[in-house]
Amino acid sequence: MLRSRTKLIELGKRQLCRSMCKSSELTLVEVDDKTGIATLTMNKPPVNSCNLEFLRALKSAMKEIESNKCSGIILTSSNDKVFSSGLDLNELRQPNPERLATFWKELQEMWVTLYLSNVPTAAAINGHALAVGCVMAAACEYRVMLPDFTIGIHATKFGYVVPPFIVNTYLSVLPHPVVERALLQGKIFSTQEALQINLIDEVVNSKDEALCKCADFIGSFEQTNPVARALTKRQLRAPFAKQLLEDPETELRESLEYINTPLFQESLDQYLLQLKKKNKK
Ligand SMILES: CCCC/C=C\CC(=O)SCCNC(=O)CCNC(=O)[C@H](O)C(C)(C)COP(=O)(O)OP(=O)(O)OC[C@H]1O[C@@H](n2cnc3c(N)ncnc32)[C@H](O)[C@@H]1OP(=O)(O)O
Repeated sequence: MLRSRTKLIELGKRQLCRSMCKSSELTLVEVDDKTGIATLTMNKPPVNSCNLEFLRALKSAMKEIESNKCSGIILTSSNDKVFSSGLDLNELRQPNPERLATFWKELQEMWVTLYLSNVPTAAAINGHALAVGCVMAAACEYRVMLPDFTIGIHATKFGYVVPPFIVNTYLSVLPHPVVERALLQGKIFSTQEALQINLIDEVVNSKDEALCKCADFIGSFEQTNPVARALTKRQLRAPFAKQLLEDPETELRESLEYINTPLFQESLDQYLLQLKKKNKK
């Protein structure tokens, strides 16, 4: 066991090379030649809401970055007001059963890819990060955020029962009583409030500063062995991902059943109406 682990570590050292990654329209990936850090920019106008295609693009961008042996991932947005508005609510409204199942599987896979990524992950939160937008940021190892934005998981406000893997993402970052209150209230935090509860690590004044802080964070692992780091991270995070890794079908079935209930569909209709009304004012 020890010998195979040592072998893996040596292999990891040798394989740490740098290369450019491809981008899709929905995601832009730039790799810094010197540091090997990949900046993954979410680019789905208008507000980076996650539909099936976007979840797929995010997952494959992350996998590609990992397979190119980059030294870390910085997740950010091309929109200077919105990091991500979470799941595309249109995917949940009166859904086509097949598409909904595919969509939900992509959500699960994107989450596992990010949460258990082998490389250091950091979120440069340069806009609002709501619901799954917040989940993506919280799944990273480090977060910095610009002032005057909001972040949180407000699913209970539009009738969604928060699934265990989402609860676990919060629990990786926040203490249990804080998670309980935040999720039950559907609390959305301001940047300052998020700093106070340690949902984010630092407040920064510009996107450039955010990217620099994230790069410094990733650079702080320069002296560690990437494979030892990755295996240790996996060990620490595995208990939170266990349920989803071992039995994704049950989570899928429960989510699909719930999304199709009249209770959730009615609640979602009302919420979408409010969202549209806000824009007509
Ligand atoms: C795993 C499940 C459990 C976890 C819980 C939930 C899963 C989710 O992620 S559900 C997603 C919940 N997200 C939201 O409720 C965000 C709602 N959006 C907003 O509050 C604002 O749009 C936001 C603050 C992000 C940005 O504000 P603005 O910059 O003012 O933009 P607009 O509000 O004008 O939005 C532009 C356009 O996009 C539509 N929109 C916004 N968010 C979504 C979304 N999540 N899904 C679908 N569509 C969205 C919005 O209605 C506008 O549309 P138009 O009026 O047609 O222009």
